[in-house]
Amino acid sequence: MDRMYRVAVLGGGSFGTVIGNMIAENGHEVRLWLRNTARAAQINAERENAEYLPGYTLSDHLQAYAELEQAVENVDLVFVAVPSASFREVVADLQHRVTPDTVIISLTKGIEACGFKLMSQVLREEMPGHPIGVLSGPNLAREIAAGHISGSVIASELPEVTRLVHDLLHCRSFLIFSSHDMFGVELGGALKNVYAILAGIGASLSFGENTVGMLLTRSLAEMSRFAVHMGANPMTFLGLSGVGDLVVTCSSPLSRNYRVGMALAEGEGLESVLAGMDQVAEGINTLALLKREADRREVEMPLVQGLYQMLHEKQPVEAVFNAMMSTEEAQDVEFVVR
Ligand SMILES: NC(=O)C1=CN([C@@H]2O[C@H](COP(=O)(O)OP(=O)(O)OC[C@H]3O[C@@H](n4cnc5c(N)ncnc54)[C@H](O)[C@@H]3O)[C@@H](O)[C@H]2O)C=CC1
Ligand SMILES: O=C(CO)COP(=O)(O)O
Repeated sequence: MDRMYRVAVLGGGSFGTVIGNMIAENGHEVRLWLRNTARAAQINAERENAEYLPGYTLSDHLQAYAELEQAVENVDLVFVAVPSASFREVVADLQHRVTPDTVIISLTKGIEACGFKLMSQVLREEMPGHPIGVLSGPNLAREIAAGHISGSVIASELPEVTRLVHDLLHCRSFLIFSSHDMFGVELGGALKNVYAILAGIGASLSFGENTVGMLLTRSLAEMSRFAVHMGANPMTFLGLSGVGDLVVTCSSPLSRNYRVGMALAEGEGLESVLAGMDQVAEGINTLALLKREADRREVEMPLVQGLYQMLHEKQPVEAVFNAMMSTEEAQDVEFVVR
């Protein structure tokens, strides 16, 4: 790419940092915005975000800022990487600080509590008229930082947005694919977090690989069934941002959601798990919203119902998990998308 772009990344956690740095390593000017002034200064001095990605050296093209005003001044694109619970508050503050042609990309994999909205819907409401997109895929931040070959999907209704984000991020270790199905890509990224909690529970209970294979298949069918009810294209769930992300998040202790599941199966209560977390596990909030929405739409989601019983109704984890995995009458519907 000949032109150097100015890019702001909002949210100095693990994912914002690694995505910002990938863009910076491609030669663009990146401003990473975080709220803590001392941490911003430390990142700039040490070229490392020691709190979230220790040992990962940051490009000289990336600078951290604690003032939003400075971070977004004259930028061409803004990537938003804050938890879904803070997303609207952050973009609402952004609206009057950037020009209407500034491209806004969501990296957040979650759902807004009020109205079951995806982040692209929040962007449409808070940043009307802006070109928008979402980036989602099997993207454990630490693995990208370690240089493991990874892929992600940039989805937007605007081909110029997918092309631009592809060119900003694509490199030999981080392959960027395009999609026009923003809703499906985003929904897959949010829903898989719930099933990662279940997979973590299964791992902690030492389930065999046969069980894991069945759990993943049922998870994919259940997610897709819900997606159809939401008007999404279930075929998107067979791609990198759907099954690809489901597989990685349901297999790796690097996933926070998976680790939440492991802790729950080891007997820790939800309150204690939440109190001990210094990073977001979106699946916990998404579960409650998904259960409510599935009930409202009358979508069969036995895995979501079972996990809800474990987390919110204090039902015994192992007993519910066993019952959920071996209920015969459920099998007729489990693998069917309709
Ligand atoms: N870490 C990963 O491997 C991936 C994460 N994601 C998604 O990206 C989003 C962010 O994830 P991470 O960076 O991993 O989370 P994180 O927990 O590491 O960092 C979130 C950052 O946002 C900041 N933040 C929270 N509320 C804020 C507010 N109101 N204003 C400004 N900053 C605020 C926190 O202080 C923290 O620095 C999540 O939705 C996650 O699901 C997506 C792909 C991969
Ligand atoms: O989305 C992710 C991997 O694609 C990260 O998952 P966790 O939020 O569970 O760490």
